[in-house]
Amino acid sequence: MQYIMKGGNPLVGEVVISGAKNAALGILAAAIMTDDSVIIDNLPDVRDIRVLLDAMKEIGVIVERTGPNSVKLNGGNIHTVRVDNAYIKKIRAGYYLMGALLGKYRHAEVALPGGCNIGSRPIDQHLKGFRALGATANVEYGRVIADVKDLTGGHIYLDMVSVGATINLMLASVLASGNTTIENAAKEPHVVDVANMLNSMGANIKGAGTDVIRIRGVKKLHGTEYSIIPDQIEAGTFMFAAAVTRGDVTVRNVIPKHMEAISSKLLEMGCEVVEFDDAIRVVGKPVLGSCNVKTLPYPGFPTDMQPQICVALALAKGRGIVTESIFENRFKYVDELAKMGAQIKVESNVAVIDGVERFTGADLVAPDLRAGAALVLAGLSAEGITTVDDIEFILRGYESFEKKLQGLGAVIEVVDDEREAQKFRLRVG
Ligand SMILES: CC(=O)N[C@H]1[C@@H](OP(=O)(O)OP(=O)(O)OC[C@H]2O[C@@H](n3ccc(=O)[nH]c3=O)[C@H](O)[C@@H]2O)O[C@H](CO)[C@@H](O)[C@@H]1O
Ligand SMILES: C=C(OP(=O)(O)O)C(=O)O
Repeated sequence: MQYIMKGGNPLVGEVVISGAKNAALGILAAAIMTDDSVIIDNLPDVRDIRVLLDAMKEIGVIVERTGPNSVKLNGGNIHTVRVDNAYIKKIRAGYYLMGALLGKYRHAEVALPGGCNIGSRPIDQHLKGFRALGATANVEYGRVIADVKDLTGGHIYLDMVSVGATINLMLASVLASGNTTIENAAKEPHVVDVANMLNSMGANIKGAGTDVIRIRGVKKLHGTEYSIIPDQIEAGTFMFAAAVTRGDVTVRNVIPKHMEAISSKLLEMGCEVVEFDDAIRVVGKPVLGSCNVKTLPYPGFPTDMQPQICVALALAKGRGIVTESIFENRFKYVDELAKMGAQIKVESNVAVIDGVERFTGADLVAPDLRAGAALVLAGLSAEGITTVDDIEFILRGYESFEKKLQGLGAVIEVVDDEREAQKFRLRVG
């Protein structure tokens, strides 16, 4: 499947942002830690979520769709703690089932995680944390096997700030006996959202959103109804779509505080950014200014927005330097952008970007989720027709992406083959 688009239209209008994928993945895992029913609202309808729900169904979780963006889960009939299917290996967040099942059943066997191919992505900090709670945690036959008789609170100092390890260790420790401290914890909004959701189930977690999280173990969790926060990265992607198409887009259902690092870079590049209670309006300018960026854990500039800002810098006046400090292999899309006329040199984890006046349409391939979305932004700002192939990556994390873009005036469609692509070309000229 590919997107085909005709660039050049400024995107104008309003777009409603979905629930946060990376919060939802942790929250779904949390939901099966009680035998009561749990209702999750504002759940994004994206592939990663469907894969996780399918894997949970396979182990006995009852999953009832109560609306397009809500689900009722019951983990009272889980019949196995082994999670290992071809799909779960493709996503990152299967690892949250390790923490959730270890906490609830004191044993978990979960396939090693996949996710975007953006670096080596070890999970040593997750395993180190499980061990600090008294568990054994080993990798055998491509699975993590974690086991414990007495899960007891412990003191965990993460060697590096890890979103996944922080959430996984919160999951594992809420049902441990005694107190757990996670130091050098990640502070991302989705960490806070998972903690809030667990607390609404009866957990006792304090300090989420700071770098020290304290958990007092409880005996049992109970049912809840919980609404997931808006997706910071989806919102940021649409804000940059406004900038690169010189458009005027209001993103609705956002938490402006979560967007500060992104908003401030757009301001630095000369865009107008207006904040409302739960919306942000971005007005692009005919000429974007350059800036330098370094990706950092929250509240720094998110690595998941790095490809999108690079597209904007590639169309800005002057030179911008982008340093990727989280993942070592997140510039794979640069060769694709070069096909559109971008001038970017990458050395190690630094991209030096000399802005050009315009892109021209080309046939591109998405190398991963956020890079794929960034290539779509590039196509929408380019002269002529662009195709972006392998959009399965993009569908992992963006709900109704082309429909939301169409709602802002973008000329973009999903096509399955060359015949359909040809029809599009004839129609739009
Ligand atoms: C499903 C999900 O939420 N994915 C997000 C999550 O990924 P993920 O949870 O995989 O990313 P981490 O925050 O754990 O990774 C941060 C850094 O720590 C390293 N590390 C991490 C764990 C570990 O045990 N050992 C280790 O060395 C990683 O290689 C990376 O260099 O956070 C990333 C950083 O914000 C985002 O880009 C991903 O979108
Ligand atoms: C990298 C991402 O996802 P994952 O960690 O699931 O690969 C992402 O959401 O941008």
